[in-house]
Amino acid sequence: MTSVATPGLENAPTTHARLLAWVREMAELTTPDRVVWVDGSDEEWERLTQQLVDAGTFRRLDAKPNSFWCASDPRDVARVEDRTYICSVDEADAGPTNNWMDPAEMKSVMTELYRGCMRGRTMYVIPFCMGPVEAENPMFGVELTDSEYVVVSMRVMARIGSYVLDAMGEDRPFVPAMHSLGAPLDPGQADVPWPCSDTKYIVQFPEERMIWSYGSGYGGNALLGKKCYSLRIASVMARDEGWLAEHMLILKLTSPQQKVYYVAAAFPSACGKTNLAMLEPTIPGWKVETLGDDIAWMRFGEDGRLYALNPEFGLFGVAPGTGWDTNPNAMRTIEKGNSVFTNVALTDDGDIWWEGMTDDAPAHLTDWKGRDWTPESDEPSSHPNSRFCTPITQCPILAPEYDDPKGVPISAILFGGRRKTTIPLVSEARDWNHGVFMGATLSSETTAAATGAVGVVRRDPFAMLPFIGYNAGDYFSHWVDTGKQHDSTKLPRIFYVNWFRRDEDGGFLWPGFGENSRVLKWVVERLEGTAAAVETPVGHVPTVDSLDVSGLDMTPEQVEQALAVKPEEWREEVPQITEWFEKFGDKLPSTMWDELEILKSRLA
Ligand SMILES: O=C(O)CSc1cccnc1C(=O)O
Ligand SMILES: [Mn+2]
Repeated sequence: MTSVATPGLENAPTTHARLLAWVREMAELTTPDRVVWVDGSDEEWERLTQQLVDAGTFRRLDAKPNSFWCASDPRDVARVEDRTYICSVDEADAGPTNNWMDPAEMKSVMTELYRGCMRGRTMYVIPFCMGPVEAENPMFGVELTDSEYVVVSMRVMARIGSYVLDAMGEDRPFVPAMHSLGAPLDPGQADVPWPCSDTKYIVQFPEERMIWSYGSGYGGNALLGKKCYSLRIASVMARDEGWLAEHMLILKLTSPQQKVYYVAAAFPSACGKTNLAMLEPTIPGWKVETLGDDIAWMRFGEDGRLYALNPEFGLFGVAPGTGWDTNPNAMRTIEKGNSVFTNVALTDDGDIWWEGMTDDAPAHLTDWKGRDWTPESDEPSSHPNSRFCTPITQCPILAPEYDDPKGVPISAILFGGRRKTTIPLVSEARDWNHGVFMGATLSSETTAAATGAVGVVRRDPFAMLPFIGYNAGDYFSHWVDTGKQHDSTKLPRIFYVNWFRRDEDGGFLWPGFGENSRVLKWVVERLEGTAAAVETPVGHVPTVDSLDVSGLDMTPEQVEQALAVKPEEWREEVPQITEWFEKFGDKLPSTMWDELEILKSRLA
């Protein structure tokens, strides 16, 4: 028990009994010097960002208004998948793709880590809502954290503060999300710019809808509304309540005939979701608008269609590779300022830069480690997982309906991976179950968005491997059951895309970026029944003539190569899929084995 009342615990700006009890319990455990109730105001942002500047964590940018350069500790630069746990009551409910520990044991371990861990720091109470507060059932959360970086980043990424706390009233349910950097300060001890701990735990307790995080201040480990809540906890809620919480972008596509379609797409981390969500079509008359670049919550409406909304309020995109030629709308978004840039390079005139932003690098930079950098330097100026954190409302092509609590009706779902071979540029699923098979077998070459080797092909089902809050076999069943329980004529059609196929010289077969609008056009024409396709063992694939490559410097042979379905390559894929499915034992829905048999028979 604290000997004296901790400042901020008394006279709290809420009468929500469960919230007050939880805050008191965690404050008594972690013993912060004070408790501050985050109100989300501009004044608070000014105060905390200045505090971060004074601490040497932030550098105020001269070239972007109200924006900051930030460098993390090199030991804390990405999601830590090997330290991420799903602590379900039964280990089987975590499944073979999640780390598990008995929840009581995990709580015992983490309680000792939390004990006194906020000494010398401030506990911030962040009321937040994933999705509009005006929703019929607002998805509230409260994050407790001792990181000012988390507070200012959550203000960008989610709806936070007093108006959320007011909407929570006295008893609205909320997801408790506990976070600490794990770096207590003794009296007089100097702080460091990026406090964190070598001991990290990112833990979800699914039955309790609760999150405990310790030791990391970075991204998805610490901004608990994002991956921990909106995917790992929400996917469990969705299983139980009959909806879908997915790692998907949401875009609005308008044809030259002014027909509007909404498309959701699941690509693994750092495989181009943000770029597709903000696409600038290269084909005349087509228009893309953005609703979200990372997470989609999808519920069935009265009309039997699947409605998606983006629970986030900001963009936390991969910086390297985002540039004026690859994603001009992202650049226009961040140019407006109000952003935090983490682990990117600093220019001599107080701006930021990263690899791929412009064709030519500046002659001199300060790299993400604070060292002098020139184009001759051996290492990149920015960390491969460096991030921009920027308000989605600044996106120049934000769809007006981005925050409609009802969501938008999804006509097509795209699954996509990063594969040099085998997977054609685009293929359409024969039906829902075949589409689920595409999602369940999605594979991709790993990227820097998580620790570990880069470039290794791994199965990343529905691009959700690190984010499924329960047994992945049950998750596949949830998708199959969703198809059974709804009118197939109202379900989204499912497609599989691969922008990254290479030719025998290692060159990309497809130009990608804005040219991906041509694939979206084919998808729409398939929805409208006007685009030709050839039936292949892996679904409907465009005929060479049905893909609009007008104006592209591609020969018909190159288009054929990009679309090719090579049975010999797929015969190599079958044992890998078999091995992948065997991981799930009797949890795998038999439908998946049926679809594999169909593939094998069609390859015969
Ligand atoms: O959270 C991080 O540390 C980077 S990972 C990330 C961030 C934003 C959106 N998606 C991801 C991801 O890994 O999918
Ligand atoms: Mn993501």
